[in-house]
Amino acid sequence: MYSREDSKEASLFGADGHPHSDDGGNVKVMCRFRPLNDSEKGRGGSNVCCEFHPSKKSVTINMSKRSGDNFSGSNKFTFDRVFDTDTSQREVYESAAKPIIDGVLQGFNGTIFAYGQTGSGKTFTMQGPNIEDLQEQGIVPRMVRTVFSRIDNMSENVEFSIKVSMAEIYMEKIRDLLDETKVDLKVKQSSEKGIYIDNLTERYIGSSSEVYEIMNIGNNHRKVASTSMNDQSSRSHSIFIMHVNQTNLDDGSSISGKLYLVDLAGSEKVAKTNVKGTQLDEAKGINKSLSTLGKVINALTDKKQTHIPYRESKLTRILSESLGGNAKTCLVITCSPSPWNELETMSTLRFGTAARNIKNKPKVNKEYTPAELKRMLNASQKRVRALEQFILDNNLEIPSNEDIGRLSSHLASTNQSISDIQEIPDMEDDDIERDDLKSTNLLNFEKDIGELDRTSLAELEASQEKLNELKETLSRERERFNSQLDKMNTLKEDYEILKDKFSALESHKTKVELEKNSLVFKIQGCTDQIEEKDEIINLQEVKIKGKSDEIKEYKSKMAKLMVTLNKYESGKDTKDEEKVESFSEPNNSKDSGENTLKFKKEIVALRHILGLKDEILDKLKETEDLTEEEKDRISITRGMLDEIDRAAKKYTKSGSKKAKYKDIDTDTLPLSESEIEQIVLNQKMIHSCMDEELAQKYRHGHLEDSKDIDTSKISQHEFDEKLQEMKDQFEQEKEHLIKDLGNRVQKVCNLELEIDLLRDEYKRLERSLTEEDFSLKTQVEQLQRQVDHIDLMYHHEVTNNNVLKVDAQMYEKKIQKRDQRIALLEKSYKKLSEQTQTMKNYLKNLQKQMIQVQAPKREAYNTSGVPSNGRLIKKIKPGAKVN
Ligand SMILES: Nc1ncnc2c1ncn2[C@@H]1O[C@H](COP(=O)(O)OP(=O)(O)OP(=O)(O)O)[C@@H](O)[C@H]1O
Repeated sequence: MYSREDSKEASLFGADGHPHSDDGGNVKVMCRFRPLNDSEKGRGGSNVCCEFHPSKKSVTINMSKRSGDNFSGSNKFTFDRVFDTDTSQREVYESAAKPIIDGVLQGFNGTIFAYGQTGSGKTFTMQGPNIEDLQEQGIVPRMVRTVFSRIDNMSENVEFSIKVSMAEIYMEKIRDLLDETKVDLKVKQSSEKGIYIDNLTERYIGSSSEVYEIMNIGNNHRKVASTSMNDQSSRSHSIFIMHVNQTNLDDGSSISGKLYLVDLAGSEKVAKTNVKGTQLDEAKGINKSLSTLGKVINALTDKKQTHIPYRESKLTRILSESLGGNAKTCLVITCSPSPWNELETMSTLRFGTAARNIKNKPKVNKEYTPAELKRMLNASQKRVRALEQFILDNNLEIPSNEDIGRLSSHLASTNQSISDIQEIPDMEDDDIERDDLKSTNLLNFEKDIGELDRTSLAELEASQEKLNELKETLSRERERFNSQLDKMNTLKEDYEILKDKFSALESHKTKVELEKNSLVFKIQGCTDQIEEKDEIINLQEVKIKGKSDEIKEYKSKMAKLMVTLNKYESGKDTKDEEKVESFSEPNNSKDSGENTLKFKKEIVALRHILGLKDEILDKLKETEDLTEEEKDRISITRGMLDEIDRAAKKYTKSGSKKAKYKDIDTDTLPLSESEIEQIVLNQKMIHSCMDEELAQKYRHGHLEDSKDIDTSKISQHEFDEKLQEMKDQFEQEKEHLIKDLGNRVQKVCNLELEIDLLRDEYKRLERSLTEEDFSLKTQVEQLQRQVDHIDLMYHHEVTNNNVLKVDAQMYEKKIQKRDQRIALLEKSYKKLSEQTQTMKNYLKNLQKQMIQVQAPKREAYNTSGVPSNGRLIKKIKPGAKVN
């Protein structure tokens, strides 16, 4: 079910199993110069006639004089590529053959043929000196490797089938190099196969090594043929044919490419072969193909020429699709650099220059799938309905049944003509006219198919294009969806990373906050402690200050007291003596008055001292509690004072008179006269009260001892004793007071020492506290800065997070939309796939039916004894090992 696609370069299969396009172009011509061989070196040394240009596209031939004026024109030749003598096999393959092989794998027909004089390196270029040596391999084995490596890299939904053939044209007879029995094969043409060698052995191959084996077989047969002519050079044209068919298992469509690799016979002039007689005739015969080839090329490049003489030779007939047809073609012209061969080289280069002008229109060979055929049918039906409607709408004349009958019979006869063509077993050269007639019929038939079918075809193509577009859109959408998904995933990953960072920052922030709080708490505690200590110190200072003042006051009072005591000490002895004298001479009133005054002064002084002491004691009591002992002493002192008072009173009663006071210098007295009188008055009052009390006590007999203390009855001796006792007590008291004062001074000194220590400690504390405070402050500042920074980052992250969230929402919406779109596309794709599947099933049924129909024929064929030529289809799936 092959058909030629004539109107358009169809889409092609890519590595993914989907078709892709190609641009086509002119016949490419490349020129290769081999190195000088030994015989050439022997003749002309290392001289060469060629000069290569750095562009690698031009070569100039420097002709020697002996060549005459035959080639007087420009000797510079430009080709698609010029390979100098050092060019490697790989480079030649990459430039000359690879693009053609690529084209074949894309569904184009391709041809590479080598043209040049004998021994110029055609076989070397096409096959190489050793087809299995990776370095020395020529175009054919390299091409085979490329094809199989491409298959390995193809998508698994493409199934390959590759078959190869080898033929030789010698003396205008086609020989099968894979089957020696086939010696004169015919060239045929059909709408399905195009131009082909009928009954040529085709071997399905599954690996490079299988191809090498086949090539070796073919080459051996060729050599035999060559040697049979007693001529070591190749006198035949060798043709290696490879068919590559690819089926897309997904949609059932297929493309096929046919590759011709032709190693032409030597192009040297017959005269130069030095053959005579029969061999000369043979040589002329052999050369016929090449001369026809030249004619064809000239005709193709001459715009005035309408007839192309393809049919004049087997070679040109076989290569008709490659020259000016639908194939991609590359001609490799091989030359010798030796001046000895310069004429042949010039001839070859001119041949190449002419061939370079041939324009081909490469087309893809495509097999329609059942689905495509169904669409074609539907489109045709649609078109018919539309035309019918158009006729009805415009009141046009609908063709009558007779017209339709005529057309049908015409179509039937045309079909018959086509069948006739196909049934002709082979085509002889003398049948050209018949062939032309049938071709005309075929053309007529094609015309009769008419506009309707062409439109259907166009619609079919449009449908195919639409399907392809849909597929492309779907794959594009998938890619976009995947890229969006990738983007989304990347965003999600970024978001997760940021989230992690964010939570890490949060926890760090909490930690820092906690640390900060604990530090603040610590600082607060320290500050409180400092404040407390400050307060204590202030209190201490106030206390110390108060105490210092008290001490000062106390000291001054003590000093005063000491002065008074000294005074008292110094005046006491005199007073005692005076006292004794006054008691011993009671009648001496003047002395007695003086003594009384002195004594009064002493009493006043004592009272003053005692008053001071009380004051001091009171003061001391204010600052701290008095001990029991001190209290006792104070009470004793007070008792003594009372007794002194009482004694003074007794003394005053016994001898003193108010008038006598007038002689005393009152300014020197510690008390004024009025004060003394008041005191005396008070004493009197006290005394009278006491007397009254004692009298009462005596009257009631309650207190017998009270008789003893009756002042009127107290003896001088008792008084002295009492006084002495008082003095002793006073001395004791004084000593005790001095001692107490000493203790207190010691205490004050200790306190002062303690204050100094406290001050030192305070200073030290202050110093240590300042350092600690400073370090704490620095820490707090650092922490604060960190917290600020973290705050900033936190806000930044929050903003980022929000932006990301918005982005994510946007992308999610987009993805949802895409999902919906993809779902729709997938739905339509699924529908299409289902339709394809249905059509596949339909096709299978058709094939089954065909097999059933053809079975009797095949049986008849097998029983006729004709071998099957090993045409077993060996399907190759990419990556699958083929046995
Ligand atoms: N590029 C090259 N580098 C090295 N040697 C070469 C090169 N081309 C050809 N030769 C050598 O030149 C000799 C002739 O080459 P080859 O057989 O390929 O010529 P040919 O054109 O095929 O001849 P014929 O038309 O008789 O078949 C061989 O020995 C080959 O190894």
